[in-house]
Amino acid sequence: MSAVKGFRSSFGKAFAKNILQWFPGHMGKGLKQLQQQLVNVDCIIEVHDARIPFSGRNELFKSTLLGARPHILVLNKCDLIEKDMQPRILNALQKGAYTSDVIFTDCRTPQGFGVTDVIPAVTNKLKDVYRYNRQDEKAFNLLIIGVPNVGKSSLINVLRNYYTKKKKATKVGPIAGITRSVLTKIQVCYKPPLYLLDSPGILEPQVKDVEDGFRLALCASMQDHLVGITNIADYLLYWLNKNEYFSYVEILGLKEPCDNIVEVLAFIAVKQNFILKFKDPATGRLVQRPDILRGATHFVKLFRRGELGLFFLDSDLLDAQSNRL
Ligand SMILES: Nc1nc2c(ncn2[C@@H]2O[C@H](COP(=O)(O)OP(=O)(O)OP(=O)(O)O)[C@@H](O)[C@H]2O)c(=O)[nH]1
Repeated sequence: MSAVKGFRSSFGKAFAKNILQWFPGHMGKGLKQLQQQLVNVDCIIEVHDARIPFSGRNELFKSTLLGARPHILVLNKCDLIEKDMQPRILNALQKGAYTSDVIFTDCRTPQGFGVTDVIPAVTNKLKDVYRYNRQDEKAFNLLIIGVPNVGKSSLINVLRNYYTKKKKATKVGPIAGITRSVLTKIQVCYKPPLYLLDSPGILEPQVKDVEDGFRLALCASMQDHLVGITNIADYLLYWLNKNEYFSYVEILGLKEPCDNIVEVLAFIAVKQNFILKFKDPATGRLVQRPDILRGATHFVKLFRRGELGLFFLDSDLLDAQSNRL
């Protein structure tokens, strides 16, 4: 299928004011706490969503936390992108001289794909930086940072379970902002003694680019109601059409690609039997309408579960990396 003439070629200017500012109080407090913890931290593990490794990365981390300590970047949820994207992303990150210590993980599988590479990468860093050797009994603290909902707590749980056979230590949830404070230390390894510090997901006070904001929202790093689920669904539709990913047409049962979100959501609502029934106050008669909001939630959920396909949202940023990081 080829690009459809007349479809939108840009998105979101009207939303700029709403989406560019979301910095709840606990995030400001969290960042301060993280800075205070820094003296006790030996290595920082930054976790980000593999679907958006460039957009939505918190630049404040760079100026306030990173650089002061050895740093590893974990790109989690790699089950939601095509595997052959991994070397291309790695290459772009290395070109941008951001970091060469990048590990792709999937914390949803029982053993956690890539997760067993995290601690060896950390211990290598510790060896380089602190001249640590295995005979030492010194304990190390690893701080986990990232924007909300990227899988920080999931990574901690999988690591802890793998190395210590202990069950879940920290809360996991599909909604951004589950972790509210820097938690007490969680031991993930006995030899060497390694402790993880979980932290609340922290966004920049202002997302500079409106599409960065929508990509974060689409990946559930902002709470849906703050951006509006129909707006998020609209961005998804725009992005799929712009990149000529028309798998949604068959999956939803549409006749052809469509760039009108209300039409698509009404179609989904009718097909899924998401119908609002209410009495018309003027006539007293029962009226039925497709439930657009439920349609939007359904559409976005399909994307988030990878059921529309595996999509790398930052494909347009791969080549431009060195300028952004
Ligand atoms: N597909 C997929 N989902 C994941 C993966 N890791 C975590 N998740 C899901 O992502 C959601 C967020 O996970 P959390 O571990 O709570 O993320 P967090 O970064 O600690 O979230 P905050 O506390 O909000 O900052 C949950 O629904 C997890 O089940 C992964 O590797 N792949």
